[in-house]
Amino acid sequence: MQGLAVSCQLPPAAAAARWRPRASSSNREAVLQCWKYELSQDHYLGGPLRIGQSQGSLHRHRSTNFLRPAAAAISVEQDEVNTYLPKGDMWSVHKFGGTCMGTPKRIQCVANIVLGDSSERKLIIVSAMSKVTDMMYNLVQKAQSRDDSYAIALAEVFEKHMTAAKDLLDGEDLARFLSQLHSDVSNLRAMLRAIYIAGHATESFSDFVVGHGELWSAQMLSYAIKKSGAPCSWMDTREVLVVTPSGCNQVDPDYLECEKRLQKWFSRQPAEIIVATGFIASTAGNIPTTLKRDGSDFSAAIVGSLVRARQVTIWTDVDGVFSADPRKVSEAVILSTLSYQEAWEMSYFGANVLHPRTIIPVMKDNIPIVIRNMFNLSAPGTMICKQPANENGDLDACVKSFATVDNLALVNVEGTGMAGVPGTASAIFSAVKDVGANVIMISQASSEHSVCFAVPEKEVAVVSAELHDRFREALAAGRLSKVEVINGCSILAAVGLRMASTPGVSAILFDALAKANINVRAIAQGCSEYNITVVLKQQDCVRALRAAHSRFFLSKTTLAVGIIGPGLIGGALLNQLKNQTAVLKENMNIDLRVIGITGSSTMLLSDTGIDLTQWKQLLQKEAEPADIGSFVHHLSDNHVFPNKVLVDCTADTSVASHYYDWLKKGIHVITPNKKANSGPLDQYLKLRTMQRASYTHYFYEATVGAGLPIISTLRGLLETGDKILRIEGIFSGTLSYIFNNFEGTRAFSDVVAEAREAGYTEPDPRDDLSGTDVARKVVVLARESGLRLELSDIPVKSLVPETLAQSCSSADEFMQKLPSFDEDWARQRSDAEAAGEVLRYVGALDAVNRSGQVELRRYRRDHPFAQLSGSDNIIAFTTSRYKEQPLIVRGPGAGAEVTAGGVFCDILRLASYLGAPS
Ligand SMILES: NC(=O)C1=CN([C@@H]2O[C@H](COP(=O)(O)OP(=O)(O)OC[C@H]3O[C@@H](n4cnc5c(N)ncnc54)[C@H](O)[C@@H]3O)[C@@H](O)[C@H]2O)C=CC1
Ligand SMILES: N[C@@H](CC=O)C(=O)O
Ligand code: NA
Repeated sequence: MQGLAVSCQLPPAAAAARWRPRASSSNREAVLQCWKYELSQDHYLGGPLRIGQSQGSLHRHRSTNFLRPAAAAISVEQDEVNTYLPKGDMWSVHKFGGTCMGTPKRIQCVANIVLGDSSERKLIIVSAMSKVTDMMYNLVQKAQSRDDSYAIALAEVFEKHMTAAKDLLDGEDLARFLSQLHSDVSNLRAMLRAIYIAGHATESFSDFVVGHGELWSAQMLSYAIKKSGAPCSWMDTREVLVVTPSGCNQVDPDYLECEKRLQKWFSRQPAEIIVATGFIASTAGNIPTTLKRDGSDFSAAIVGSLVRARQVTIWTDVDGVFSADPRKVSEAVILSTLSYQEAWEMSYFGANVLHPRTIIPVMKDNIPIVIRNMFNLSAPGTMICKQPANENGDLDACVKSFATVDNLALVNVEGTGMAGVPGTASAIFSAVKDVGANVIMISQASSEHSVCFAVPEKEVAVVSAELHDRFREALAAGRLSKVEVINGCSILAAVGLRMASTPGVSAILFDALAKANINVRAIAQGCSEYNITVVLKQQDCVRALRAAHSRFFLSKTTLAVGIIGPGLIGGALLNQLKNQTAVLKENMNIDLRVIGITGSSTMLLSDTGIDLTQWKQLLQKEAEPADIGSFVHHLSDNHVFPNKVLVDCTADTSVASHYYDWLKKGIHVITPNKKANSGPLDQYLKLRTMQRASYTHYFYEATVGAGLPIISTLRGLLETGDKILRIEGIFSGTLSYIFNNFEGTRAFSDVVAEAREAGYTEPDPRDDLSGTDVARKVVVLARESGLRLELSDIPVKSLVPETLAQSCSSADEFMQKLPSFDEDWARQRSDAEAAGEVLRYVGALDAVNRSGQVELRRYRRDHPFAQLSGSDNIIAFTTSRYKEQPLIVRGPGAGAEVTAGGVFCDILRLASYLGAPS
């Protein structure tokens, strides 16, 4: 190492230190005070631990446990420290928690991660192996409650570490470790025996015992690293980290002293990789202590600050910090960056981030902390740093995360006598302070007529009683009208540094809550603007969290889709969605989630999205009895997704009758089902009015010409001011197919069966052959063109006698009876052929005369309608602009794929109306 001029060769006497148990008048303490621990300098090389009485002084080697020479004994000046400490960008600090150190295999993985870091110098902070800290506390607990089984528990601790070491290490290193372990355990046995006799353990005794978990894990890891040939030392951080208690179960590091001690330590052990114990430290008087909750993270941050590390990496078992509690919000995402302040705010709200005090040491030097998953090295983790770049510059990106706090009560102190009276707030809050309640948020309107604040629910009774008592006179005189308690409240907080000075963020939040029908009871936002806090009913809290989170984190074009009728068209649509959703998400930021599929007997529901690769199997295996009411509720009650659409792929009139209610609920509707648009006119008009009033979308392109752009073409003409004169064409794929293929080689009924087989017919082919399907299409187009026509206004020439259609109880029976008309059809066809003509079934809308008709006609062979093939539709729009030559749309107008494609287009049209990029 360069620049390591200072070396502290302390004489043995100076290297020794004294341990003075805290003075206590209790007998138990006195028993403990009579114990003295003396360890030789080479204790960790397997030397003896002697326990016996001496003159009250305790000499400990640096690497044993809690004692270090007093600060005064290390005569290193501050400037020397600065010269010596290898600071700069060469250090990286890693911290591995108990889970990472859980098994020998994991410890080996940790070693590999450390070895894989190319930083020049590495300081590794480790926790005890998982569960060991609890086992150690349990030892103390058992001993002080005079439970003999502490000895067995100690043996288990020994066994755990011995087994792990044998798995991980070999040769001399294993022997050294085991010898040390033996020695420590017999040391502990004596200590626990003392505690047992005293029936009490001081905090420092307890901390001394517990700290062994880290001592052992640090040694094991350092040996594991050394095994690969890398130079590695281990550090007992009690020699280096000096802290002072700061109340509330917290400690403050003494940085100056820490630096001095670290300097001293480096002078003796200039290794490039140092494995150090997390969690444990010493007081200025060299009493062993711990860094309390999340202590190892704190150790890493303090050490990171001491060596001015380039980065502190906290390794754990999650991919990083989530945007919300993933147990409550399945859509929660891992945040790539967080500012120190954001991490701070979030940890207050219980997010599993770092404890705020962990951030303080690194924050002052702008050292980034990265939280990474040891079990998923491909995850980049979350970086907590000064001011992360605004990744996409969106308003939405201003909010980094959402958090909730439950079990709160609001206290509302109200009265006209409060306004303009100085000291009211002070009187209220001093009452709260006097009963020791913790105020979680405060809000006061500027009219000053009321002050409300939230406290933990369990503290509210005493707060309320105190306030009633303090303000008895004001209440009696009417200056205060009430001191009201509202139980069952939660806080929802939105956290984000960039919310500050960004207009519109709170508007988005409150809009999301309003749309989820959530009542906000109180609001608070400090002028730092990092945090907007709203108080709501606890029962609404998760719903509110999901609604708010989805609004900020999901793509605006995330669509929750409910599919009704997974038959021919519905099934084809589901398969198309399956194949295309990933592409849409990737290329267009359109996130389609089918969260429900219902047929007539069963339905399948999911909160986040059905796996479309196996929707059929799931619908068979995991479905529940179909119920359209609960199906729709499932969609409307889902507040994760900002937009919802029901896609009706049935031919059912009763399903169509619900569109009105769905639109009213804010659910968009898309359908190839003609029933709503060709049903009773008054209902259709009501539906359109509701659709416009509710700002929802209702698309039905596939009702005419299947996937062909018929409705959209008509709309385009109308919306741009063209005037429709006539729409005429072959609107039935089934009938087109039949007459295109009925050429004298096959019977008429066989061709009908082929059309049915090809999926061109309606679920009931009588609808096609009766001409009703075409009549419905004419009505759809008429209404779209602004004509108020009923289905009954369209004269329809049926292709089969009505009596036949009516006399059959099923479509199959109808198909069986159909051959009886084959002869009649053969004659009609050959008559037309003899005249050089073909048969075609056409629909026509005369917009000028406000009438429509549907009939079988004969066309000369050179007529465009005679040129069709397959299931082709042809639709000719004659308009003011297209008067001489009509605008013609032609192509396959029936069949599963083209129809489903038309419905899919409507879904994407909806996404684009909702803001998807074009
Ligand atoms: N086949 C085609 O080429 C075209 C069809 N269409 C329309 O597409 C719609 C569907 O036609 P297909 O898929 O051929 O019919 P289909 O009979 O194959 O499928 C309809 C599905 O809806 C289900 N269903 C019926 N009533 C229901 C209810 N009340 N609740 C839930 N599910 C119900 C059925 O069980 C069936 O699974 C029809 O409205 C049709 O007019 C539109 C254009 C072209
Ligand atoms: N059965 C209909 C399907 C489309 O609406 C047809 O044949 O056109
Ligand atoms: Na169409």
